[in-house]
Amino acid sequence: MALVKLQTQNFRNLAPDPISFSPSFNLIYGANGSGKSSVLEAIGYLGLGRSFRVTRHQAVVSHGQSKLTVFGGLDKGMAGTSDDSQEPVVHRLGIARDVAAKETSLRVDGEAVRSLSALAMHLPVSVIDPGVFDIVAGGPGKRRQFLDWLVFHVEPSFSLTWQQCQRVTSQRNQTLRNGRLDESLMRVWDNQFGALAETLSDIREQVFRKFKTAFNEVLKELDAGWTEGLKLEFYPGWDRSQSLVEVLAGHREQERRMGHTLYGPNRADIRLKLGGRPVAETFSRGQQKTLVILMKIAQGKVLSDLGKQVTFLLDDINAELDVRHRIMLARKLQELRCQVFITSIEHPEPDVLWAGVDAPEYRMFHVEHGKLTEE
Ligand SMILES: Nc1ncnc2c1ncn2[C@@H]1O[C@H](COP(=O)(O)OP(=O)(O)OP(=O)(O)O)[C@@H](O)[C@H]1O
Repeated sequence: MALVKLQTQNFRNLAPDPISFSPSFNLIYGANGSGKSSVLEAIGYLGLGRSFRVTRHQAVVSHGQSKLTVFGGLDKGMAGTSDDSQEPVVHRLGIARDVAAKETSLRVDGEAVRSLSALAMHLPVSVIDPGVFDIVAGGPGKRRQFLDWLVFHVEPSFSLTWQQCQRVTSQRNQTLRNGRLDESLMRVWDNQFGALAETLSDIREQVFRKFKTAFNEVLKELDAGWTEGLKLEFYPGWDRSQSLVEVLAGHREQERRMGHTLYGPNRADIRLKLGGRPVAETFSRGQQKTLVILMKIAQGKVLSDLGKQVTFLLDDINAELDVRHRIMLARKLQELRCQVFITSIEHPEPDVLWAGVDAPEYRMFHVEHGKLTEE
């Protein structure tokens, strides 16, 4: 599905006018501080339930206001196959956040829903912004988030198991921190945690295999020497030749000393290695960035193969990627029929992105003081 309508109220500096987007490419440009990132942030808000730029909702609501709303209309996609002006909206998503009352209300097709996943499953939003490169350069948490986003969109039931697992982990941590360890209570938590962890890791592992296949295909097409010998491995968070319950029982004293759970899905990672060493130590900054882009493309490919359309938000990537890589990215996303939003300060150059090939259907917008005008 693709986001073809957006309307916000009290969202940063954005004007409240409704905007129609292409289910294919949308090129958004404007001066510094005009509101380009805010447009993408509002789209991200619908698909992720939060800002991809800041953690505090308060920062997103317009100055002097206490409540924001974002509405989105989705058409059934796939990008490039439809003329969106003819395409009816098939789903309506809404999110309202009252920052004073700390309340969020969610709506799908006019009906109130409780869980963010009800919104997210309709709009798989993938962000490529300057912070995304931490997927390779940063800690395991970023890679876990990267994998879990895909796992959720392949297998939406994952979010319930994930939440239950989080809850048991935090209860287990509390027990670990209690002065004298209650061994019988720990065993109860271990059994619950162990069962959830095995289920969670099975799903992660299955989806990781799909991802790895897609990634290797993307890599093969790129045919770049520097990726020779690159290895991607899923680490579930413990050595699965043993059950998690056994591993936990064998590390009781160590966990008690640290005061938190050291083994399990909360420690999962995608390990990226070349010649046995983490790529963050061997690849250049540019190569690490390309690797992240390829991983994002592979994510899009997994979902596209399942008939799902990803909405990619490319925020301010001109500063990070040279023109060759921007062209590669745009063309791959076009091939995968993703919906794409690209922001830039300069006037976009579709002739450069699609030189010598058929350009996708696109719309171009200029942003000034939070207002989008189509060109
Ligand atoms: N909560 C808010 N309420 C109102 N305006 C805000 C709020 N937060 C930020 N702004 C303003 O909104 C404007 C748009 O910011 P945004 O980051 O979207 O700009 P941009 O076009 O992406 O800029 P740049 O090219 O510099 O990254 C800025 O002028 C900013 O100061």
